[in-house]
Formats: sequence, C-alpha cells, structure tokens
Amino acid sequence: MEFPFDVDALLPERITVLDQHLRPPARRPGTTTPARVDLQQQIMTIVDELGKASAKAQHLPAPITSASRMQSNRHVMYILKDTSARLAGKGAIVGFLKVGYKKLFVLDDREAHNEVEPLCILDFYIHESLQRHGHGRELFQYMLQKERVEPHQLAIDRPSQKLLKFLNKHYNLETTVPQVNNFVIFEGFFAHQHRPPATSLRAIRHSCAAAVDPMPAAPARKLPPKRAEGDIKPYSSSDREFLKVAVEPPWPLNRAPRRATPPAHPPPRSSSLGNSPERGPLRPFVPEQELLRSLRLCPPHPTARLLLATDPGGSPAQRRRTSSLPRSDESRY
Ligand SMILES: CC(=O)SCCNC(=O)CCNC(=O)[C@H](O)C(C)(C)COP(=O)(O)OP(=O)(O)OC[C@H]1O[C@@H](n2cnc3c(N)ncnc32)[C@H](O)[C@@H]1OP(=O)(O)O
Repeated sequence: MEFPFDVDALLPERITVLDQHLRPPARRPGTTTPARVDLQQQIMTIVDELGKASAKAQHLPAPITSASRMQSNRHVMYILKDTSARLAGKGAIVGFLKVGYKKLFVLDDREAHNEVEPLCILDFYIHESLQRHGHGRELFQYMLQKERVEPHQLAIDRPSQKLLKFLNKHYNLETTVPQVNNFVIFEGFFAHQHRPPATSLRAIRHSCAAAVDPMPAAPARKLPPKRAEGDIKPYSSSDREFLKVAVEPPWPLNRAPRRATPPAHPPPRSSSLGNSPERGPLRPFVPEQELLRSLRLCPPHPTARLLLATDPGGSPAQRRRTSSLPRSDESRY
C-alpha cells in the first residue's frame, strides 16, 4: 500500500509497533523532520487505510481498525513496511497485525466456564498482492516474541479461513476448544500459565493502571475462582460485536412495520464450535427479547417525551408503560 507521503522516513524500522498514543517513531538522523502533528496525522492515515483494506478483504461492513478505535482501546498494532528495492522512494506498507488483552469467559474441554484475560488476535491483514509470501508469518513471529506468548495461548476473534489455515500451517494449531462466543481457542490454551515480559503490552497496561489504581494488579493470567454458573455471561465481547448492533432510535420512534415474510438469510450464527465461524457480511440483528429489555433500560428520547406530552390521546398502554417504571430505574437516566 502506497501513500502520498514518505512512509520509509516515517517508519524507519521494518516493523513498527504502535499503541493507543499513535506516536510517530523517532526518525533516522539526518532526515528532515516535519511538524510532529503532521507526522501523527500521517500515522493516523496509515492506520485508517489499513483498517479499511482489512475490512474489505474480510468482507466486513465497517473497519474494526481505525485511528480513533486505536486511541480509545489499549490495543497494539504491528505494521510491516516493504523494504524491497522495487519500492525504494516513498516506501509502502505490506500489512499489519492488531492484538490486545481481553477479559473473556471461555469453556474448557469439560465445558466449564473460565474467566481469563488472554492476548487476542483482533485484526490481521497482508496486502492482496503480497499474501502467501511469508510476510504474515514474519509479523506474527515478531509479535509472539515481543509479547512473549506462545501461539496456543492466544484467543482469535472470529478467524477467517485463511487465518485458520495460516495458524495450522505455521503453528500446528488445529483442534479447537468449542466456545459459545466468537473467539476461537486451541488445544493447549489452558495448559500453560502466561507470564508477560516487563515491556509487553500487558505489563505496560498494568503499570499504567497501578499509577492511578492503588489496588495491586492481578498476577498475569491467574484464573479467578470459578463462579456459579448463573453469574456468568455466556458471551464475551468481541471487537467485531459493534458491527452487529443496530443503531435504533428509542421507542416509540423505532416502531417499524412488521415484515410479512422471514428474511431470506438468517443472521450468521455466533459460534466457534469446532469450525471457523462464518464471516459473511454481518447484518443488524436485534432479537425481540433484547429489544424488549432495551425498552425497559432505554431512557425516553426527548422527542418521545414531547410526543407523549403533546398527545393526550396517546395509547393508555404506552402511558402505563412509561409511568409504571419504578423510580429507581428512572433515577438512572
Ligand atoms: C482475527 C482476524 O484478524 S481474522 C482476519 C484475517 N485476515 C484475513 O483473512 C485477510 C486476508 N488474508 C490475509 O491478509 C493473509 O492471507 C493472512 C494475514 C491471513 C496471512 O498472511 P500471509 O502473508 O498470506 O501468510 P504467509 O505467507 O506467512 O503464510 C501463508 C499461509 O497462510 C495461509 N493462507 C494465506 N492465504 C491463503 C489463501 N488465500 N487461502 C488459503 N490459505 C491461505 C496458508 O496456510 C498459507 O500457506 P500455503 O500458501 O502453503 O497454503
């Protein structure tokens, strides 16, 4: 991927590591240094464009990687630059790998719930013209060393078929432990404790947290005591979850006419049971029960208040629903 600015000077190393600050790396001595704000803008452009290209390659309706999402999450991006002579000049980007720690509830092979916080593979992309040339492996290997993590200790957020083949080929990862969320974990996930290095993403995160939080950080990957089954949410939050959520106006503005026939294609099942989850385009899907729950939790929209105030003949059922809210619920709005 080429850019209208000098990528080669902006990212002096073959692999650049970016965190939420999206700081431009130090430049080579002797290179002219544009204003820092311009450099940061260039970094943001690269992140945005890589995110868009990755989403397109995975047929996602929207990018899951962008400069703004990087800034609001503690994720780390490993960006691989093309150093081949062919592209000498302004340089080019080959691809990227994005990782981050996430709290997940995962099932072990006895189907017991475990609360864990593994390093997750969140997004991974190599430019179409350069796939199957070993660049993905180079990036992945660099990340494993930097984070000091073994491949079987990772959780993968909705891996594509290509990524599953990649993991199988390079790291012999094949047998998955069935899950009920979008993350895929492999045999061996529970076998070893992971202790992150002092400079790893997780260690940095904990040291930052310690600065503001007087509570000592929990030891790395220590599994908390098992919870009662009823306390555990069955789904873990995937970075891709936001793609599924329909943005709806609140009641009563969200009352769409009922569909006479069921949709031609049901929404893709969220599953990691043995196979790669489906990666078809994600369509907005709000189950009825969830909709009803959101009606109870959702604060009345100002327009809805106005409608109710100005419509004395409004349906009594609607008025009852609004006024029967317990006060404690209303005070949360
Ligand atoms: C959590 C997530 O990020 S899921 C999304 C993963 N990203 C994508 O699917 C986007 C499109 N794909 C890509 O960007 C790349 O193919 C990646 C990132 C998956 C792998 O990077 P590459 O540089 O191609 O991998 P690398 O060259 O190191 O390894 C090649 C191996 O990867 C797998 N692979 C790569 N491309 C393909 C493909 N088109 N079809 C099947 N397997 C593939 C194969 O195992 C391949 O080995 P082979 O050529 O001997 O069959």
